[in-house]
Parts: sequence; structure tokens; C-alpha cells
Amino acid sequence: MLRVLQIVRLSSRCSSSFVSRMRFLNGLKQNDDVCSAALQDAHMFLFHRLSPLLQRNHQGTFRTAELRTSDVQSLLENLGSDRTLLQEAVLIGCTEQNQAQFCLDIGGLDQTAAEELCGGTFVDLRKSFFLLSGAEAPLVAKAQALLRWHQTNGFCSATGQPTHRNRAGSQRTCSSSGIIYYPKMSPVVIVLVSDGERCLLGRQATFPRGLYSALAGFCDMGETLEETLSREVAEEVGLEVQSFSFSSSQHWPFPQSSFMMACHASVSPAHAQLCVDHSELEDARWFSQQEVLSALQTPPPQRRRSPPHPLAPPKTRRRSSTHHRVDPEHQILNRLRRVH
Ligand SMILES: NC(=O)C1=CN([C@@H]2O[C@H](COP(=O)(O)OP(=O)(O)OC[C@H]3O[C@@H](n4cnc5c(N)ncnc54)[C@H](O)[C@@H]3O)[C@@H](O)[C@H]2O)C=CC1
Ligand SMILES: [Mg+2]
Repeated sequence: MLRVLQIVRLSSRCSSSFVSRMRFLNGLKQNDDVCSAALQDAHMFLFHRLSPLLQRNHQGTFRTAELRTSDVQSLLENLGSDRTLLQEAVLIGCTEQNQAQFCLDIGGLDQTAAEELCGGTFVDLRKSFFLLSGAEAPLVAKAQALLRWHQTNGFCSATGQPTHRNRAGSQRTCSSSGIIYYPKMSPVVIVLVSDGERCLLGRQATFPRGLYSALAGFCDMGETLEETLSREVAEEVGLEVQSFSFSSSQHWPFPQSSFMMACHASVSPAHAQLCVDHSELEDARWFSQQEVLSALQTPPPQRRRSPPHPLAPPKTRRRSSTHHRVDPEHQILNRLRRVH
């Protein structure tokens, strides 16, 4: 109890609300009792087999369902489940007012009955990622990644014995060896290559028809960001990068949990002849500023009818040093404007 009070006091003494929230969250991860207390009155994001619960408002836009712990307790009772399922909730963040946010997957319960009781729909993550706006999409992506990690890491890979989670769900420990496991991400570099006039986009055979995107690839063990970037560009399109600069980063939930680092890279216009590896990419080509501008200014449904068009990822709000909203479409446009 003393530790609970210390953590609450420590976070309330801070002058910055950001520092206070980060200290509060860290306290929840480190102390099971503090976390259990926070779970009693928390915000809860529900999932069914890893699909988040969304509600549609009067304007036709989608939001995550706003549920509190007590709502979920009633829901579980109505669905014939006992309250112990709540113990599987995983901490994902906290609000500006230091209210803990958890997520819970009720995949073992009746989906339709749950949707009726909550007045919402469980929507596939890829779809919800594009339906949600602002800070909600990254939070839902983080929640799904953590729920998936817990569902697939129930056993120690060294001993085969069960692993047990802490209250927050930020780690799992092998009951036999004591090995501690932390949620895993795969680092990825995504790069917009330019020859000073045009930018390079490619498409995989599995992409929707006509859709082109910046090049991307997973980091190999031991590589630096620039080594991955140079290798991927060489492998996929046969070019040698001259220089690069870091742009921004985000968690990307597909195919599982990737940590994407976005960069700009330049190649010499004299050595811009593409040699595409067709086992990796179906096509890659140079796009002019005008082509990218007109594709990005065309609404997405019409874009699909007029290929080729560049991929514009969903708009998400990320914390940057200047607290500015980072919008991938604008980054591409600004870069091209700088080039011209
Ligand atoms: N242009 C693109 O390809 C775009 C890719 N992304 C994301 O970038 C990431 C990388 O995409 P790719 O271009 O497909 O990667 P990639 O160019 O590295 O090729 C994929 C191959 O890398 C290998 N690989 C190495 N480490 C892996 C790991 N940790 N997980 C899965 N495969 C691994 C596998 O053999 C796999 O077939 C994915 O998260 C993808 O969703 C997002 C937007 C666009
Ligand atoms: Mg790739």
C-alpha cells in the first residue's frame, strides 16, 4: 500500500503533465498492486479474436467503444462469463487525466451477443486502422499487438514450461527458469528514394490493383538503419543509395508488430536505371511530382479506379519533439516540393 501511495504522490508532484503520465504508467507496469487498483476503474478497449470493437456515431464516423471496467463486468455477466476474464486485461496507456487504459479480448464469448449489448461491431484491424482517426488507430494497433503477443507466448521457448504475466501485461516470466520475456517488435525501414526530380515507388503482387508504395524491408540481425536501407534498395531495385535522412517512425501492426522507421534517400540521376528483383516486387517505377500530387489529391475510392496510385497510409497522430501532427501524405508532398 505504501508503494501505491508513493507512486501516486510521485506522479502528482510533477510539474509537466506528460512527465506525470509517464511516471504513472511506469508505476503501473512495475507494481502489480498499483495496476490492480487502476484496473478497478479504467477505460477498456474490447476485442473479439483480435478485432477491435468500434461504434459509429451520428455523423457516420467510427470511434472505439468507450467502455469502463464496470461496463465490461456487466457485459461479462450478461454473456455468462465470470469476472476472472478481466484479469486478462492488458495495460495499453493512460488518459490525460491519468486514467489507466486496458484492452481485453473476449474471443471465447458470443460475438453477436457482445455486439448487441455494446451497440458496436468488431471490425478487422486493417479496416479499423483506416476508419479511425487521430490517436485512436495507434492505440488500437498497440492493443492488438500486445493481445496477440500474450496469446502466442504462453510457454517458455527454452524449457517448454508455462510463462506467467505481470498484472500490466508488460512482461511474461517462465515459471521454471525465471527467464523474462518482453513483447517483441520487428524493426523495418521504409524509404522514399529520389533522383532529385522523381520519386521511386514499387508494388508487391499482393497489393491491391494499381497501388504503389515506398520501398520497405525488415532489418537483418546486426544491421544499422542505413545498412538495411542501402541493402533493401539494392536488393529490390538494383540502385546504390548516395545519402539518406531519417524522417519519422511508427508502430505498424502488419503482418504482426513492426517498428517502422521512415527515411528519405537520394540516388544519382546518372545511375537511376532500375533493375527490379521480380521475386520481391511485381513492379517499381519513377513517379513525377505531378503524378504523385494528382494521385494523392484524388479521393481513395476514385484512386482505385485510376491506377497506378501511391499508397497513403492512414493519418495517425504521433508525439514528435515539436508535437506537430505527422501526416505521411504531406511528408511525401513536402519532400517532392523541396526537390523541385
Ligand atoms: N512497400 C512495402 O512493401 C510496404 C511494406 N510495409 C510493411 O513493411 C514491412 C516489411 O515489408 P516487406 O517489404 O514485405 O519486407 P521485406 O522486403 O524484408 O521482405 C519480406 C521477407 O523478409 C523476410 N523477413 C525477414 N525478417 C522478417 C520478419 N521479422 N517478419 C517477416 N518477414 C521477415 C521474409 O522472408 C519475408 O518474406 C511489413 O511490416 C509491411 O507490412 C508497409 C507499407 C508498404
Ligand atoms: Mg520489401
